[in-house]
Amino acid sequence: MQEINHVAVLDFGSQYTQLIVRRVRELGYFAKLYALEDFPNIGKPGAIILSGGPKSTSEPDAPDLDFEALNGFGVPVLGVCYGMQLLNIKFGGSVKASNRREYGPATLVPGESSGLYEGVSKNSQVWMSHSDTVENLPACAVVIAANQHGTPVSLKWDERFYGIQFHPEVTHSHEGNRILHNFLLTAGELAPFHIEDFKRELIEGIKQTVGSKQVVCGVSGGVDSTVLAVLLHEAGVNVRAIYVDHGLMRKDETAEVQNNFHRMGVEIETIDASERFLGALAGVADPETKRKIIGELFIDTFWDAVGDAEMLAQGTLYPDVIESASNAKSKASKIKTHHNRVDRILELQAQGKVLEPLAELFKDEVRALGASLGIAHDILWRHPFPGPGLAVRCPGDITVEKLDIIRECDAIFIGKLKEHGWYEKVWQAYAGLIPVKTVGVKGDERSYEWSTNLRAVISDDAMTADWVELPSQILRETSNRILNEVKGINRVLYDISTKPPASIEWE
Ligand SMILES: Nc1ncnc2c1ncn2[C@@H]1O[C@H](COP(=O)(O)OP(=O)(O)OP(=O)(O)O)[C@@H](O)[C@H]1O
Repeated sequence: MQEINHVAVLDFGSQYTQLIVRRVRELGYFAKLYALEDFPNIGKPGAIILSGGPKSTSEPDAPDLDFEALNGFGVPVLGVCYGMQLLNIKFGGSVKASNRREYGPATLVPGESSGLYEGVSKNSQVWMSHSDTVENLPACAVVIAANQHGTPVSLKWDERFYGIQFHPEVTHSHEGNRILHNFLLTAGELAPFHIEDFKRELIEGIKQTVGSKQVVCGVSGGVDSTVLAVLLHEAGVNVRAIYVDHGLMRKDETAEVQNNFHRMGVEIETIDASERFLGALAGVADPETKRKIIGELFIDTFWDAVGDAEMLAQGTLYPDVIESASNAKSKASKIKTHHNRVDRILELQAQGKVLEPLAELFKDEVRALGASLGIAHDILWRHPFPGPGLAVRCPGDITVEKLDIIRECDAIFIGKLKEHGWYEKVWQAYAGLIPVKTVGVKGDERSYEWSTNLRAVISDDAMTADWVELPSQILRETSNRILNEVKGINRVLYDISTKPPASIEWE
């Protein structure tokens, strides 16, 4: 889509490469990430950015690219970190290898106040993460910025080729966006990125691919699958949206999911498989075994309901595609979750029957698309909820009694967060069960009951997380209500563990 005059980002393996794409899109231009193996098949870009990477240019297997082909595009090129070092070599300079890594903040001192550094302040913070540095500069190179020690951190080799040693894409580079924007302004007209245009093109594409075929998709009530189902509906597709109730949903969740879709004009098929799931889980305490049972039953239940699908739609997002493409450049690896990783999907994929319309979007863009499809704010900003549902919040064996307790505690906690305006300030929050009985007093009687753990974390990507310092008022009101209203609980604990070492969920 839109592979003309877009911004092509070439991936040299940096952990920040995806962020470059995001930043460019935030600046309003269409950017796309390419694996080096695909070069020079990158459409007709209007500008090219070479990302950073973990290797040293001096290593024998250091990633390289065909400079003539790069030059042949005739468009501005920005080399970031490794990209800058590689360009310096291509222009006849050299790079000094070092085994000491410079990691962290540095001060940017722009040498010229025009071009890349137009409007950038004199001493702004930039973020470094590299070991090699440029050594000899070719005669054509001009140093356009240095760090606080006078070491060159930005070069210009001619009117089209720029390099920066720091990472403008991370927020720790305070004026990184401006620098990227200035670079993009040196290009001719670039393809814009507007979610409305994107939506129109997506709908057009879906119509053409699907025609009159029936498309099946699984909906969980989460952001991705909801946007997917509503998008298909908006494209006029004959869509079957299947929702599996495994009995491990939160309080009133199934009814809410059904109502939400109903309001949006999409009828979903609910498969009530709770007895099947809870039966299979009865007496099982080992976390891995529980997950396995749920995963396998989900596949069976879902595919039994699907029958002979003409087409299957999945809510795969851009980060999933990039992640799997860099792990292994195979189509099969694009598949999102363990419960989707089944032979049926591989077969359908080989036959071109798998549709992944969101595969070029980041999460925040999916939300913007969802908003432009008229999906309610609450749904788009719902906290992530794990596939195995409450099972991972109920250590040990699962019973209906325990699940009901979790549901009540969770509903009270989430309600309090919403009431105090904290729900959207946290990434994920929930109440779980600690199935250990302790002594207490309720009324005039001794109680011997379980505890509930409240958890609220912030995170960017779920890989790491920090617990949230919630106002004590919220914790107090939550605790009071739980202790007064939930039978079976006489103790409320707040989980103050970071990830790592703890995980967000308890199992
Ligand atoms: N209970 C369910 N019923 C039907 N389909 C489901 C269910 N749970 C998950 N799925 C399907 O599996 C996909 C991946 O599930 P996962 O739990 O990883 O959620 P996700 O990637 O966060 O997506 P979403 O935001 O849609 O929940 C979902 O997008 C959906 O298509």
